[in-house]
Amino acid sequence: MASQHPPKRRKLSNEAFPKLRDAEVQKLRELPVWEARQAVLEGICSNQVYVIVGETGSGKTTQIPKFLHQSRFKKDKIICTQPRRVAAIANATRVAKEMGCKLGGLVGYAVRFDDASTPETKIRYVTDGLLLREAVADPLLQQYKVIIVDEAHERTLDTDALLGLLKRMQRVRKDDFHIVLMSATLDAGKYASFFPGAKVGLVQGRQHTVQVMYTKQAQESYLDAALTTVLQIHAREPVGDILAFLTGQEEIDALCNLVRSRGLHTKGADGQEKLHPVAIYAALPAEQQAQVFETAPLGTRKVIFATNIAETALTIPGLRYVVDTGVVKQRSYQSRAGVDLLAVVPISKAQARQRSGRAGREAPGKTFRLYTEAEFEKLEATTTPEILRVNLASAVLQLKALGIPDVRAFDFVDPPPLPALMARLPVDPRYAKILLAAAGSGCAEDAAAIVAMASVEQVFISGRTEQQRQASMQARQRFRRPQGDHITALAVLRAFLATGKGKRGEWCAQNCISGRAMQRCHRIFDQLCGLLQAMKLPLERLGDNQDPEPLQRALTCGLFLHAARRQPDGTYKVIGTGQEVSIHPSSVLSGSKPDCIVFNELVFTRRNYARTMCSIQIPWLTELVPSYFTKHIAR
Ligand SMILES: Nc1ncnc2c1ncn2[C@@H]1O[C@H](COP(=O)(O)OP(=O)(O)OP(=O)(O)O)[C@@H](O)[C@H]1O
Repeated sequence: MASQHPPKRRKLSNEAFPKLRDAEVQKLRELPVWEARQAVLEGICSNQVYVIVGETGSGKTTQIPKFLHQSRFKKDKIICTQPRRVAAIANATRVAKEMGCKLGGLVGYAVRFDDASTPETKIRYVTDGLLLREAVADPLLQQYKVIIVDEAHERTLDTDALLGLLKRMQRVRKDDFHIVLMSATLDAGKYASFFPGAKVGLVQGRQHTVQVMYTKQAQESYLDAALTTVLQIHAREPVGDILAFLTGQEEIDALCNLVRSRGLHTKGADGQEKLHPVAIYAALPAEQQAQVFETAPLGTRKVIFATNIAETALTIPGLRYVVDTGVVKQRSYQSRAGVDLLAVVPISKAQARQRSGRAGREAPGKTFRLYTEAEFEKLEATTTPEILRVNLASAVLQLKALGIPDVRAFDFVDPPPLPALMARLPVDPRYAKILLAAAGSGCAEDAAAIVAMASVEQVFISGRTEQQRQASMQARQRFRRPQGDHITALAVLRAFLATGKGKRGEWCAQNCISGRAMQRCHRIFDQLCGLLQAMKLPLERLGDNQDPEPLQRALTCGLFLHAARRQPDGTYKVIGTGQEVSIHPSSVLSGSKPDCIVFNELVFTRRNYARTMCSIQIPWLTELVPSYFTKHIAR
């Protein structure tokens, strides 16, 4: 079973929020969910599983837990999941304010490494990942009378695992308890048929309109179009902040810097002088993410550049305009090529609606979709659940790491193809090959560390200010190993594990490393070591100062389809296919450009980038995989 890492209990302030003014209370009562209050309460109380579909901004997240607390469930604990930590924190803060109590008193939240709840907390907002881990330790979640899975449409691995556990709980728990699923964009029927006896309730209406605009023609560059649209909004539209959806950290930092450094001072409508850019993406620390909620400096208009992290569940006060590029960066597995691709893909209609839903929450708003209406009509209705999209082997590994021992017997809303779950080593075949080759040369434990590190995203946090970026670069430099990213990743995990348990949080902060990513990696590492031992393979590691060549060779055995040679112009060609690739700028090898590399994955952005790589020697290819390379190298 996965080891538990209870979140650090935060020092709570004794200050309660001041009670809302009458006018604010009146505003809350105008939310559509207030009119449906009685029906919602009856629906939840008279059904064990109740699915609520209601427009974005209708008041589901902030009001329904409160209604429950103020009616039959005063003495009971109500838990409400959010897809991301920023949403759990923001919604708990808002509800505590509405109820005039202190955060961590009656209303609290808990996300990994940050617990602002106490035994008195009756309404607790958490990430679905955190509740999942609680469910692993206490499969019946006995302490909660009402369990609300909010934004159930998101369908991450965590949500799907949680839904499966809740269904199991529904069969076993005999007391009076209730499961509620909520979303604005949910295929309600699907969930109602997944949970026996579930009923569906609708919350009609929305408080403020959101005018949706499309472009007349398809746009060549969504980045250029996003910047132009932001500037046009600033120049033409009345007061109100802007939220623009991009696909990743690089784009977001680039546009923030552009707006900041070029001093885009075009005098805006209503006399606002400057745009005040703010970034939000998953790799930013929580305090920096929270800056999106801060009021912009006087006389400026805030423009938030965000990934899909800001797509659901958030109310950002002051926001009136949404710029939707229509794209998202998504991981998907290309089974024919055997590679995981991180690619920019079109969003679904449900995502487009969620994005629009970030405007029109306190007043009417506008959404500028940077695609045509015909393009919108062609989008998929909903996003494919992560479990059907990603490399199944690594998904199984992650589920096992979350403490679900028999993934084959598990009940999923959308079951993944079963035959693919049969392998003894539930990792991508390439990684299985690396592990087996490493076991044969005394370094299986190191290979397990490398595979675990490859299963998590964004270990290094780059930060927003120049100073933070410098600190992050220096930290990377400290761990850098000349053989490449895998061996560097191994050095990071070794250093993390060598740090005492109580000091790991501090160590991560000092080294600009995501504690969350490292904890996840640690659990996967433990799982892999357990599996290797169960297969009676020797769990050995190289000495700290030993040449990592055995590992480089093991990596060659597993990643040989992704072996690439340097060309005279400094780009690389994949030996087997002739495909041209460049070294991703994030790689530790981007400066040194060795003769030959093997790499984990391809990332398609503006070029084909190889990511996560290791330098190797060309003769190893024919030595280790003769059947494949004798032909290709001779060619
Ligand atoms: N932090 C906040 N500041 C100001 N108003 C807020 C805040 N949070 C919520 N509100 C108000 O409460 C409304 C309801 O928000 P809530 O998150 O409960 O809606 P929802 O139905 O869950 O939306 P979604 O489906 O988009 O998550 C918002 O539209 C806004 O008017």
